[in-house]
Amino acid sequence: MAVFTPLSDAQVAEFLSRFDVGSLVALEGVAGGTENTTFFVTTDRRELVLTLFEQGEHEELPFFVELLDYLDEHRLPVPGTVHDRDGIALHSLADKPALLFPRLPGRHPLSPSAEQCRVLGDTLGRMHVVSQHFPGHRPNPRDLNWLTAMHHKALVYLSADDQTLMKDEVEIYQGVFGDAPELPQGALHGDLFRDNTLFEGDRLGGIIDFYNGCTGDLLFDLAIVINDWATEPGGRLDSERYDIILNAYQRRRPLSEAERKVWPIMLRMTALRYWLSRLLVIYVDPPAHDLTPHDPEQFRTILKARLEHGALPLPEASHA
Ligand SMILES: Nc1ncnc2c1ncn2[C@@H]1O[C@H](COP(=O)(O)OP(=O)(O)O)[C@@H](O)[C@H]1O
Ligand SMILES: N[C@@H](CCOP(=O)(O)O)C(=O)O
Repeated sequence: MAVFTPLSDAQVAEFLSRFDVGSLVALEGVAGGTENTTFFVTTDRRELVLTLFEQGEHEELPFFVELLDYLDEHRLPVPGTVHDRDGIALHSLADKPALLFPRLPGRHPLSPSAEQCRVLGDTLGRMHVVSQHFPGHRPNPRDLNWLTAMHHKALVYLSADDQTLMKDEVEIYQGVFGDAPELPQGALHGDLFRDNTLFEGDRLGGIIDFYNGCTGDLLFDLAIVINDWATEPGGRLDSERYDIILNAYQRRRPLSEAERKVWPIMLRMTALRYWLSRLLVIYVDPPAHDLTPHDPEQFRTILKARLEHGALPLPEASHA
């Protein structure tokens, strides 16, 4: 159960009265959240989602609002925020920052079909074409600077072999990315796992949970997607899903030579990013609430598989 801040019907009804969304009919806490408190809200006019922000840097919320609204205005399937009658999106409820969203249809695709992979690759490509022009700025909080600074904190919890693996990898990334020309930049989702998408059959209802959203290397986003969407249980790449996602993506945004060159290392770096962040959640900075943490081992396995087998060849770009 992940309703960290319970709300009464009366509180939500009063909150909704600032918006032009109708009157409260039903309120349901969402069990699946991990960081924030989420409610499904039914009014006599529409289905909504109410999010209370429990942690994180609240001063960064305007960036997320601007990013979601920008992508929504550019017809990407994301929940653009609902603004009140005065045009304000970000509010306070129960002393927590609060946002209201349209409720998007669908379920998380745990075993995505070929068509779901194609749609996701196409949508991410479209998003990155648009997001290169997004005017906001938020440095990637999980980039190589973060890896460099934070990996020292995890080493003590690792076996000697894993310490060597992690240290050697970070050193390799520093060498590669320190010398590489700047890669194409834009706004990223930053955590586009299957469970941050909603599909109704093969139709993408939407991409949610933009709270790792930031600006930086677009390739970082694509590598996160491949590691989650196109990995077999043992950590190796699933060649069918890999080709489908990358082909669909590149029909929208062909990768540059510089991106193609660093691609295998980017897959490794984003695998290590989750190995490390999950280790830190368990050993260094556990959340106050009692939720089962994500398994760091999953991403150590993915990293080892990328090291052992390399990346599969990148499909050539073919234009839409
Ligand atoms: N706009 C939305 N439309 C439909 N469902 C949503 C929406 N936003 C969140 N949800 C549901 O609420 C759950 C938790 O939301 P999420 O933003 O991922 O919270 P957390 O960051 O706490 O995990 C999601 O897994 C999804 O089921
Ligand atoms: N989806 C992530 C959790 C979000 O990453 P974080 O670095 O913001 O904690 C995961 O699967 O570990």
